[in-house]
Amino acid sequence: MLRFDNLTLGYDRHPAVHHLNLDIPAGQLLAIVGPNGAGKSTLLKGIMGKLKPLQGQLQLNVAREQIAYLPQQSRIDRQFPISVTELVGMGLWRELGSFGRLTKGHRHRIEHALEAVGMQGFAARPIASLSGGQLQRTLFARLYLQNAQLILLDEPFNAIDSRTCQDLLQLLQHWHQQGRTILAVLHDNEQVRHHFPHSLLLARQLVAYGQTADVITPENWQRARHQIESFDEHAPVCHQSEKDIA
Ligand SMILES: Nc1ncnc2c1ncn2[C@@H]1O[C@H](COP(=O)(O)OP(=O)(O)OP(=O)(O)O)[C@@H](O)[C@H]1O
Repeated sequence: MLRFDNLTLGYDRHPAVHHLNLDIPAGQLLAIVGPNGAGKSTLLKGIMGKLKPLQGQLQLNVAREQIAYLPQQSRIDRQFPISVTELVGMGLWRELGSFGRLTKGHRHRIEHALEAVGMQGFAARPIASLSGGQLQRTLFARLYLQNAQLILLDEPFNAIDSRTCQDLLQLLQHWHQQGRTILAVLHDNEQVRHHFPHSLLLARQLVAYGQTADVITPENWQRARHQIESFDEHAPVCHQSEKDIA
């Protein structure tokens, strides 16, 4: 589904993550973990195509329209004057285009998606009036309608209560069983151990990838912290591959 070939991503010619070599097969439910500033969000932005590689290659075995992305909630403008229906309806953009009008059939599907995330009855509410958990459920309803094969989630369970978290985790399980590929940036190791079969531990470079039990270990976390501390924030892109370093 995804291949990173000596991939370096960054900002203003300074790498944020570098020398990633990895194949991620289709159908994985994969947690991306690592210390603050490890490059986790940067990697999702690279996969989304929002950032072009500074070096190396990122190969996607899925059409761009088949990728759904949920940014960190702090990146979403809650004051934007739209209703829950309009926000969830954005999940239908592939069918509607930019200026398409919602038909009765579309509204029915939006209602159904809202029901699936426990938000029935909220369709007419402005998004500014939602709690953090309600907004996150609404954003999951939008993902539901997007019906994407590759789903990228950046800290989807931050600052939401355990009930909401359990409900949304169940939805992820359901999507996983349908064969979709899901990559989620997470900070809660216990949650990762319980719900995510595979993990990728990142600290500007790859620390470990594989079965969660093998990846989330005290030794690997120690390596990750050490790698972050020794990373030079201002270094330019180095034209060296991981093979050269080894
Ligand atoms: N838009 C940007 N412009 C310049 N530098 C950026 C930008 N976004 C992120 N960075 C830098 O890239 C590095 C990796 O940041 P990133 O947000 O990818 O880390 P993260 O692992 O997601 O962190 P956290 O767990 O704190 O959310 C950091 O040093 C950060 O300051």
